[in-house]
Amino acid sequence: MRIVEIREITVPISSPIRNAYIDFSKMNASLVAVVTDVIRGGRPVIGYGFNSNGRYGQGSLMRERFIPRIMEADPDALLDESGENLDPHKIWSTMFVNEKPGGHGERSVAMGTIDMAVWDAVAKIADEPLFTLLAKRYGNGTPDKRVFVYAAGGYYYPGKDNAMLQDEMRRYLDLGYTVVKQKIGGASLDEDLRRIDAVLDVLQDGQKLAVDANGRFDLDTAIQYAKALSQYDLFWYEEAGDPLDYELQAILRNYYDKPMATGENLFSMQDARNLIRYGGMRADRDWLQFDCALSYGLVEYLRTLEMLRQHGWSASRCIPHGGHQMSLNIAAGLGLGGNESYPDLFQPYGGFPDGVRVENGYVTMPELSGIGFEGKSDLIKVMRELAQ
Ligand SMILES: O=C([O-])CC(=O)C(=O)O
Ligand SMILES: [Mg+2]
Repeated sequence: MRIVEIREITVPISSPIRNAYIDFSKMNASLVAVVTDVIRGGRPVIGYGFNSNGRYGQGSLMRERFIPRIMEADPDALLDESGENLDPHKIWSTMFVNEKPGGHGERSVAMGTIDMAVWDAVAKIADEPLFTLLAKRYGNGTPDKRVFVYAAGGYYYPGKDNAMLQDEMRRYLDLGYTVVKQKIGGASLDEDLRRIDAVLDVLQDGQKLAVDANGRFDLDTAIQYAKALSQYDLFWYEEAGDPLDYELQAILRNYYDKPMATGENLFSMQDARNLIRYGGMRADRDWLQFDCALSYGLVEYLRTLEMLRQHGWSASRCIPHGGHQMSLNIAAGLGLGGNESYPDLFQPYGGFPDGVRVENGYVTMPELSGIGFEGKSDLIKVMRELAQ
């Protein structure tokens, strides 16, 4: 077997929202199709992938470097021992040829997107859901088909008042979520506290709020917020300071003894390791949000999970950023603590296969071949427009 072609296109995922750092009015993403010559059900097997929100599409890097490296390689050098399926690790190494270490800027997004499509193809060729394949290859053999998910939203939006924020959160709770997330740091502390109080007012027993500052705060502001947020019982206080400021994160623990979360803007195992080494994160309560779609894909994420294990961290402390089905499969297959979800945003790329409902904060994975994109009709439609 071989890869016949890799296609990519830049697609809009824009919306008029903003967090404390960026607005999403020009946000886009790369959609990728890895076309193989394997036939299943009368059709060629095609793996699909896309990058999650927050970084832009990476078509030029893919076209200039990563796709040619794969297509110029000996096809047999990209296969596993059976010779009947692709080996994502070999494809990863082929993409990374002549790339220096460090500086994991945008190429990690380009590679992560292609890697997602490769894993989708691998599981489809194996004719099983990716989460069962992962549990067998890298996990304890048995996936946990129930995955915790939380609803991320609560953005700043022109004209949005607290009543609208409450309506948004009520909608998420009505959908079956038990944890909702809102943005902070894009307004004054006083106003943010009023926004938090407004959301806490609509939560019932057993439901929780997480807040996300998107890396906006300097140390003093992060501490000010930490002190003010300590009065609440939040699910987490996310990305207080710059994602690469490990010392800020480490100092912050002295002012906030409740759960914190960060990691969505760390794009390599080495950066994740620096957070674990120097960021003062606490394995008994904090959460790690590394997102494989932005950070060299699952091949690299497996290295990150191994690094965490060596440092005494359980995979169950990971709840990835991004709201995509790739991380949902990893969560089910490898025992992560759950996955993000954006009920209102970034469609059709985010979300779950049609018919999957959130019940008491959990979804149950359907038995779909590959990552499961074929089960989400609006998503597979745009994917098939790229290649079918
Ligand atoms: O607003 C964003 O950039 C997305 C984000 O931080 C999150 O989902 O945690
Ligand atoms: Mg975030």
